[in-house]
Amino acid sequence: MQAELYFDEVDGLTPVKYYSPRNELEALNSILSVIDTSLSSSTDMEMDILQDLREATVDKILDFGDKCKEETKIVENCSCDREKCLLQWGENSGVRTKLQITYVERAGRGAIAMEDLKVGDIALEVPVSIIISEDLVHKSDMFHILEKMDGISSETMLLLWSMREKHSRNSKFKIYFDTLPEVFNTGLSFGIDAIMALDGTLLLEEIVQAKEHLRFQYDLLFPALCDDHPVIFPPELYTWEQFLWACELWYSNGMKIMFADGKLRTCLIPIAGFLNHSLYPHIMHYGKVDSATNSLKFPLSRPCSVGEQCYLSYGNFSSSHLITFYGFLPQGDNPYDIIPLDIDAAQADFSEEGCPMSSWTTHMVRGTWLSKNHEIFYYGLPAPLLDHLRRARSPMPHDKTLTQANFEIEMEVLQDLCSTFEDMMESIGNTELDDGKNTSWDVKLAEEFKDLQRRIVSSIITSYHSGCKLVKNELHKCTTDESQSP
Ligand SMILES: C[S@@+](CC[C@H](N)C(=O)[O-])C[C@H]1O[C@@H](n2cnc3c(N)ncnc32)[C@H](O)[C@@H]1O
Repeated sequence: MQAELYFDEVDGLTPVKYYSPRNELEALNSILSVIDTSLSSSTDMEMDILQDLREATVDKILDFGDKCKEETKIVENCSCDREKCLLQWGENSGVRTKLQITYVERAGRGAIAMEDLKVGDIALEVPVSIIISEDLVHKSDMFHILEKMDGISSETMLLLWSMREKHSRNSKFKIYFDTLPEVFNTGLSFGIDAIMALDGTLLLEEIVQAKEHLRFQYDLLFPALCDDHPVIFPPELYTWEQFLWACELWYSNGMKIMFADGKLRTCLIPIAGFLNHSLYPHIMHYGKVDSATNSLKFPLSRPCSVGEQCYLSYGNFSSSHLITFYGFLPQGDNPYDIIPLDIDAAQADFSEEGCPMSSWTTHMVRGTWLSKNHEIFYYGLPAPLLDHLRRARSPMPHDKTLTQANFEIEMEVLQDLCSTFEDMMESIGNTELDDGKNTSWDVKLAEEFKDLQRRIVSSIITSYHSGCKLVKNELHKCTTDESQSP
């Protein structure tokens, strides 16, 4: 939300298109739900108008979907026996689905629509009875030990529960655990080469810090728990490697769900866990248990044709977050890919008494291709950042008028930005991938991320060059006007 406001281009020159595909879909679905509510209490005449409005809104949603169709390549000849078994088990417990599970290129398993699905159709319904949540820990023999531990969260308890349950032959969830990957391949499992390849990017720090944090958590719990309760916490099931596997499971498959009692719980949801993420999702609203049916429903916010992969939105995540905790880079322009900029504001922000208000302010940039306004004074760059740099040069409010003084400030602001981003580009470096075939999954992902960073920084440098041209032209006009004036 903060980023959405930051990049909002209300400049009066170009109409704002939309901030993100997800927001656009969200807005159209909100309109649809207001229309549906109004339809239930409308007169005949109002009903005709509302029906027309409804059709127009659904058409807009269809148009949106047509523009962002993602081609899913199904991987043939892969056995989905375990997945089918899980589906059967789910259906016996009350699951209802219009999705089929197959292997898809680049993402492991995915969920494919078995029929044409419309806006509002329920693609999947999972009864609460097969959702894995903290209730299961409460009923288990480990709870009386864990509840006495100071500050341990429900999430950590569940993580420890799942580490043991995964190996239990009598588990109610055995069929579910059998479908989980042996390895998760998220950023948390990056090897040293991939970490080194990330040199010069913030993702390196993000992964290293996340891993250090987890190691710290592990060391707080082990080997103490195994030493004190070896039957309940068998040491061979509670190694660091298994702990990391469980963390990756919960980070990449856990969903936050609001239950009928109003409590938010992190859960594992069999079958729903096969849904992949997209920046153009079909399903966005799935976070609340329907108390009438005591089930979790996954309704469509845009249509999904038969044979098409049905996508979920995991949330408004940056690519660095998706790599660290999920292990993939989404396709398409991710509006949440932001590079933060810490700018020393000591000389820029002065209060009325002339004292610095704060010494640092965080600004951000993203690929300038996402911006609609590349005119003079905008350059495809975020307005708060430009205004901040202008204020550092002149405390007077910048009125964006075509004056020589303003153009001179613009040149300085642009040059400042250019040197920042040229330095950034240099530290990202220019490593080239070899043929790709011998490159491991993690180095490949690290290089793809670096490439994305390069594209963002390079778009800013390009915007700088075009910006400079615009300003120089205007300055030139000013000086020739002056020399021609009597
Ligand atoms: C909730 S699971 C989805 C099912 C998963 N594909 C599987 O086979 O178990 C989340 C994981 O799916 C993969 N994934 C999800 N969306 C993806 C996407 N758009 N592209 C590539 N991989 C994706 C990532 O490995 C992620 O950690």
